[in-house]
Amino acid sequence: MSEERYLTFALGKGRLAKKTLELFEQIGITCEEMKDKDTRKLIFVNEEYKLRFFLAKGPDVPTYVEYGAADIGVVGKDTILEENRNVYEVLDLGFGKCRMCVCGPASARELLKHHERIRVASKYPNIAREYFYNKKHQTVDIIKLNGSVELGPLVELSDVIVDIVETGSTLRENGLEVLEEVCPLSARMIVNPVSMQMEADRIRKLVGAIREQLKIQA
Ligand SMILES: Nc1ncnc2c1ncn2[C@@H]1O[C@H](COP(=O)(O)OP(=O)(O)OP(=O)(O)O)[C@@H](O)[C@H]1O
Ligand SMILES: O=P(O)(O)OC[C@H]1O[C@H](OP(=O)(O)OP(=O)(O)O)[C@H](O)[C@@H]1O
Repeated sequence: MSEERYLTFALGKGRLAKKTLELFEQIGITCEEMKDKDTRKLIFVNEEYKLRFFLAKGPDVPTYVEYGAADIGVVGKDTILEENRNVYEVLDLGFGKCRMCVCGPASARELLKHHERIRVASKYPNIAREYFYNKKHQTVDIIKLNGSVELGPLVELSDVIVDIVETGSTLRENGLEVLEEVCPLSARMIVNPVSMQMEADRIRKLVGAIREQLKIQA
C-alpha cells in the first residue's frame, strides 16, 4: 500500500466550479459525491487517487493555497491579481474568459482623457489602484463595492467602475460602455510553493494531463 498523502484542491464556488470538475473528469478524475447539489458537505474525497476537494468563496482560494490548507487551487486571474498571495500560477485553464475593464457612461471618456481626479467603484480595489496609480499615473478615489458595481455611475456614487465584462450585456442594458481595458482574464491553476517541491511528481503529472486535454479541446 502506498503511503501517499491526500492532495487537496480548493475550487472557487460559482461560475468556475462546474467547468473545473468537467475538465478533471475528462482526465479521469471524478468525484461523484460533489455532484449532489443538495449536499451540505464541504469536503469530498477521491480515494482512488488520494485527492480531496473543497469548494470555497473565490477570493478565499488563494488564501487556502498560500497557507498550504490546499495544495492546488482553481480561481479567476482577477482574484489572483486582487488577493496578491504567495502562490505559483502554473496553468491557464482557458475557460472563464472575460476582461477587466474601466466602464462608465460615454461622458466619462473626457474625465479619463484629462486625468481628472475621478471616483472609481469596484469589487477589485487593488486592481483598480494598480491600474490607475501605477500604470496610468492618475490619482483617483477608489470606492469598494461588493457586487452590482454597475450601479455606481447610475446612482452617481462614482464616475466609472472597474469590473468584469464578459458578454457586455450588463453594460448595454444599463447605458454604460467599456472605456478602457485593464487586462484579459481566465481561470488559472495555482499551487502552494512548498507543495510544488514536496509533491512535484504528482503535480507535474496532473498539470501535464490537463495541458494535453486542453490541447485536444483547442
Ligand atoms: N461574467 C462574469 N462575471 C463574473 N465573473 C466571471 C464572468 N465570466 C467569467 N468570470 C470568472 O469567474 C470567476 C467566478 O465568478 P463568480 O461570479 O462565480 O464568483 P464571485 O464573483 O467570486 O462570486 P459572487 O458573485 O458570489 O461574489 C470570476 O472571478 C471571473 O474570473
Ligand atoms: O458582460 P456580462 O456578460 O454582462 O457579465 C459581467 C457582469 O457579470 C458579473 O457580475 P455577477 O453576475 O458576478 O454579479 P455581481 O454584480 O453581484 O458581482 C460582473 O460583475 C458584471 O456585472
